[in-house]
Amino acid sequence: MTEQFHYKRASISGVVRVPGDKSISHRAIMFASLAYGETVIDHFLHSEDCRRTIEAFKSLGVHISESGNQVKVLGRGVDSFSQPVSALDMGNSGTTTRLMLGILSSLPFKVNLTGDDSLSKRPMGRVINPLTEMGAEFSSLNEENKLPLSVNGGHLQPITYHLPVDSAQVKSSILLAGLLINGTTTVIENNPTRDHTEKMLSAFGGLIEINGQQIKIIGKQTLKSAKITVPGDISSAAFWVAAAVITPGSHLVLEQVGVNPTRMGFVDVLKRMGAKITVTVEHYIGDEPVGTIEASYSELVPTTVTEREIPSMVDEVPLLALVATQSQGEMKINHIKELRYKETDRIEATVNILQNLGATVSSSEDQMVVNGPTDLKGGSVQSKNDHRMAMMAVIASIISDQPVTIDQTDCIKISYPTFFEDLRSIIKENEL
Ligand SMILES: O=C(O)C1=C[C@@H](OP(=O)(O)O)[C@@H](O)[C@H](O)C1
Ligand SMILES: C=C(OP(=O)(O)O)C(=O)O
Repeated sequence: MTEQFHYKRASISGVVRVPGDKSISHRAIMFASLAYGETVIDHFLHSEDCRRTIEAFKSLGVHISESGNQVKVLGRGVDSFSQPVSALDMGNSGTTTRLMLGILSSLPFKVNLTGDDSLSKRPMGRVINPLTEMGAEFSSLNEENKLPLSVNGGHLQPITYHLPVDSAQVKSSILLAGLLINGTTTVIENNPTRDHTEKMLSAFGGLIEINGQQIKIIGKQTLKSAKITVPGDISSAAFWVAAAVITPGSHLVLEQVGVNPTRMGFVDVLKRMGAKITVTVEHYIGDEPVGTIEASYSELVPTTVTEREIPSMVDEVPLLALVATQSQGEMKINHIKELRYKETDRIEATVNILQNLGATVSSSEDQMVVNGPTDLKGGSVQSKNDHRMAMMAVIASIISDQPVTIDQTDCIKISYPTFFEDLRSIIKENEL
């Protein structure tokens, strides 16, 4: 669907509780399926990506029921899994695919996986290589190391693996494979990536040893069912934080947001730019900190983003570029090559969108350079069917002079199906 947005002179105010975290929702289904007993998951994110994870485990024989935002999973351990009768459809979800490949590698049967056009272009070699080293067999029916592919698992050996890319999906894939086999598997990361797999394992009674950047998991642990309330998704909250910070007259309160330090890069960088943001940790759900974020309109200056920070804000970098169009001077955002392997090439898509709206933005292989401040004038932009690009463009429309036309806005349901409801609840059209 192509839609036009025009919020001239609007401001952002109110209170929002964003939907459940996508990364945590995926992992809750996975660990609940591997555990024994009934797990109840509240505030689950009912998005297209998380649906793929539910459907994949149903196809493996796990009983899963849903009622509103609550999901119940009746786990009977991995030995109860049966060979799916047809290919598992991974849709658009990189997280489902890469984490599932870790689990499927340990199972003694062959499984075929397919995905949509975008997912079929994304690199799977990053998990296929270590899982092959552990003993799994893969065959790609198409281009090498891309979907559609099949995995034939069983008889894995543990490995020690130094991650060649900063990726929580790769780390988690190897840890999940390691959990299901005999012996101790070790993953070493260069820069910290989101640690929801490690934290979720503890919630299900599992043990994991973390020593600096080295993570060790002992295989064949028996997991017990759990009661999980999924914290609000900081990557969804980030759209409203950005909107409040760049839109004059705005003040916003975001409640019950997951504020895990491995996800806080965007907020930390914005604060260094001068943004008025406060984060208050209120309680913990398992090992996950949850709290309130307040954000107000602010005068901004550029800052330097370090390589170590990028994994903690990897999905928010396009939004950061939008915010930088409103800061005083040149901002270089470096070390962002991973953005090229997401649902679309997010460096190229961000530059195209922001340039079309009138911003001064350029890019090279690993970098974006934004010169601000610029008044965005509006125009027609392409989301490339990438949910985060479409939502970034909607936020840009709030500060654009003229209407912004965005194509394929339906893709927003991949991670944030209630995005427009939440937008309507906080956007205040001011008197002309
Ligand atoms: O583990 C996860 O849940 C995710 C990890 C990140 O991907 P990478 O591991 O490829 O960085 C992120 O971009 C994705 O949205 C979710
Ligand atoms: C990159 C993303 O997700 P995935 O890798 O799971 O497709 C995202 O949600 O921005």
